[in-house]
Formats: sequence, C-alpha cells, structure tokens
Amino acid sequence: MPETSSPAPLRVALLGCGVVGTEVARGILANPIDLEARVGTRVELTGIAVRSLDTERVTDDGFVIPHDLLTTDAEALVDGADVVVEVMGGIEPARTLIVRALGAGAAVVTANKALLAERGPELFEAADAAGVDLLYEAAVAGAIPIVRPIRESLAGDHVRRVLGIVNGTTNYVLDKMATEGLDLDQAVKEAQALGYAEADPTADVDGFDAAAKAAILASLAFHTRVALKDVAREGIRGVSAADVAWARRTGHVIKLLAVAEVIGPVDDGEISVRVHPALVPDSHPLAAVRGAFNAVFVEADGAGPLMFYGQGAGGRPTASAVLGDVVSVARRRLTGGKGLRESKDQAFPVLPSQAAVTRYQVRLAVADRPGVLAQVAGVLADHGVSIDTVRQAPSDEKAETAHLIITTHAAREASLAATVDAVAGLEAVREIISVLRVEGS
Ligand SMILES: NC(=O)c1ccc[n+]([C@@H]2O[C@H](COP(=O)([O-])OP(=O)(O)OC[C@H]3O[C@@H](n4cnc5c(N)ncnc54)[C@H](O)[C@@H]3O)[C@@H](O)[C@H]2O)c1
Ligand SMILES: N[C@@H](CCO)C(=O)O
Ligand code: NA
Repeated sequence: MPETSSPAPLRVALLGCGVVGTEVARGILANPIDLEARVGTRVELTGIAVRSLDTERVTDDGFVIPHDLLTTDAEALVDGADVVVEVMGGIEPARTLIVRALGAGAAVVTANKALLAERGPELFEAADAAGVDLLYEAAVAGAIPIVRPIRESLAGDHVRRVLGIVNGTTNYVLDKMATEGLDLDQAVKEAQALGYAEADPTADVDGFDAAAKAAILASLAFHTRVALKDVAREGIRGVSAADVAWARRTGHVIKLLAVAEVIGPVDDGEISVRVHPALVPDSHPLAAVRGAFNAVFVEADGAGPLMFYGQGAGGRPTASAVLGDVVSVARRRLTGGKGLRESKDQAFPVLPSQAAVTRYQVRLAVADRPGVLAQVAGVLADHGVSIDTVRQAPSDEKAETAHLIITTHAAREASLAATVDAVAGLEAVREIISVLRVEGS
C-alpha cells in the first residue's frame, strides 16, 4: 500500500489575550466546531503573546487558557508561525510584529481597525510582496460578515454607497436617549456600566472608532486607498435629548453613521467618506438597529440594496470573525494558493467634507408674525437650497416664538452652511437650534 502523508499541522501564533484573544484561544483549543475538519489539517495554537505571565486568562464562561501557552517573547512566537493572529490592538508593537510575520511568509489575521486605517498601505504592500493573506473581518462591525462580502462577493459589481452603524457604544447611547429620554451624559454612563463604553469614551463618542472603520469600508468598496485622515469626522457630543425627541416627532431616529459614497460616475467620480450623526427615516432598515447592534447597508448597481446586521463587538462575536479568517487563510495555504491581493486600481479623489451632498433638517426659533416664513424661504431660495418640507411646531405664545423644522433637498454642505449663516442673520430669527443631516432616504 502506498503511504499517504497527512499535511503538517498549521501553526497559529496569537498576539494578545484580552477580550477577543481569550475567545480566539478557546475557539482553537476547545472548539465544538471541528477546525481540523474545516481546514484539512490540525490547527495548533503554538503560543499566546501577553504582557504579563502572572494574570490568569479565563473566558467569561470559565474556560481557562493553559498557562504554558503564554509567553512574553512575541517575536520568537511570530517567527515560528504559519498564521499570526493579532488581537493586541494599538499601533506598536502590533505593526512591527505584523510586518515581521508577513516578511517571513506567515499569513496574518487582525482585528485592529486603528492600525489598518492608519498604516494599512504598508501592511498590504508587505502582504502582497510575500504573496500571503492579510485578513481583517473582525476589524469592521465585529461578527458581521462585511469585509469578505464587499471584497469578494461584490467584486463583480459597482458599490455606490455604504451606510454603516459601525459603533455599538454610540448606537446604544443614542437608542437610550430615544427610548428613555436620557441625556447624552446619562446614557454614556449606562454604556460604561454595561462595559460597552471605555472609562475614556472618546474613541467611540467622538467618532474615531467609526472613522477608522469608514476608511476601511471605503477602501474596499471603491478599490482605492482611504486613510483615516481623509474621513470627515463628527461624533455625537453635540446631539441633545431635544434633537432626539424632535427626530422622533418628524419620523426619524438619530444614528451615528459611517458614510462612504461615490459622487458622479462610478468609474470616474469622486468619493465622500464621513462619520456624523444623521437623521434616518423610520422606514429605513438602519432605523430598526437598536441597542449596541451594528448594521451596514450597501447599495450596489447590480445587487441593489443589501443589509448586513449583527453584533459588532464582544469577545465571542469578534472571535467568530477572527476564526473564520483563520480557516480561510489555512485553506488557502493548504492548497498552495497565494493570498488575496489588495484591490486598489481606482484612484478616486476624496472630496473635502464641505463638498459632500446631503439632505438637511434645520430647526430654528423665529418671531411668530406674518411674513417670517416667506423671508426664511427666500434666503434658502437665494442660496439655491431647495426646500422639501416645512413644519411649524406649536408656538410659544408668551414669547411670540414659533419653531420651524425645514427639511431640504440634497445640497452641498458648503452651500447649506452659508445658507444657515444668512438665515441666522435675519432680524426675525431668534436661534438656529440644530442642523442635522438626513441620510437614507
Ligand atoms: N473587544 C471588541 O469587542 C472588539 C471588536 C472588534 C475589534 N476589536 C479589536 O481587537 C483588538 C483587541 O481588542 P480587545 O478588546 O481584546 O482588547 P483588550 O485590551 O481586552 O486585549 C488586548 C490584550 O493585548 C495585550 N497586549 C497589548 N500590547 C501587548 C504587547 N505588546 N505584548 C503582549 N500583549 C499585549 C493587552 O495586555 C491585552 O490583554 C483591538 O485591535 C480592538 O480594536 C475588539
Ligand atoms: N468600541 C467599539 C468596539 C468594536 O469595535 C464599539 O462600541 O462598537
Ligand atoms: Na466584520
């Protein structure tokens, strides 16, 4: 009988053993899903790089990570690996270790959106040069398959627009404000108590986390390179309980959206990439995304609208995406295939935020007397901003003040800003209370 030799085991090195890392380790060591059967060879966790050997590493449901797998020598661990899984976060030493791994011919799986958004090109070039995979499904919207669908399933289509709720913490905060009437600070404290928001909630509340994910999504969707610095970013600090309540009255919810869209021809246009709070009509699928859930709504020429929904964070959900990537790179290595190359054939100019085209809802307090509405409408007309609807809220008779809620047709951000300044200058206008973009209609 001819001898058949089974393929060598796949050696996986894990960098980081925190919320995600412990669950990745458990997934490899104690996976009820048989990784060996999925991959075609044994998947061996060779070690886990940690900062301290003294901490006991246990998953939420009590799976203890064997102490003998832990090491503080991340470089040595990387050098012996076929696949390196980076879940330590931060820029350094993650960047150096990933470049080292790729240079040595190992495939890399990472969940590190901050690193990809800041140093992606360097990493993709190292992966392409070595002909190995650099996969990062977990970096955008956690468990939700969105990187692979955009990169592979939609590669034969033209993506026009991506609208994403890609930060669970801010979605939880805005949802609490809408459903319980909390103000922003109260809702952030609740998010912190539940472990969604960090002690310093800046990365979430000010939109940095969503902006990193927007840069990654835009790069994939439009086959180009969008860096974090190209993303116009506004967080949710300016959203008041009154804004949220008014949104409900006008049939909207406020969401922090990551928006990436082509403006102009799909093969010769420009792109706008931005993160900001926006009014989403109740009828849009994104309006139904509650609590800390994430969702990404994609519009493509051929496919039409697509919606991806699920858990964007948490140890097990994020580890699910990481493990899927591990299986994917392992299968490719086993068949001797090269890694997927970065797709960056389109050089779309990224528009500055003032050039973005959106609908707006402006809420203002005006003197309640004849002719004021006509004056305000006249200023919008003079600036070429077209009104879709005007609604007047019940007036405060004592103060002789009326509230106007004006929704515009699509206008450039720069024109709208100039228009609002001119409206604010009218003698009859007491206050511009809020200006919010309207997306998804
Ligand atoms: N937690 C989530 O829900 C989630 C979701 C998606 C993506 N991510 C990403 O996954 C990565 C990990 O996130 P996390 O929540 O598990 O973070 P975490 O802070 O819980 O874990 C990171 C671990 O890496 C260790 N570490 C950091 N630097 C190290 C070094 N130089 N050497 C050895 N160990 C080091 C830390 O001590 C910590 O234990 C981050 O890039 C994060 O953005 C996390
Ligand atoms: N802080 C992020 C974790 C996932 O990237 C969130 O709230 O969604
Ligand atoms: Na994902």
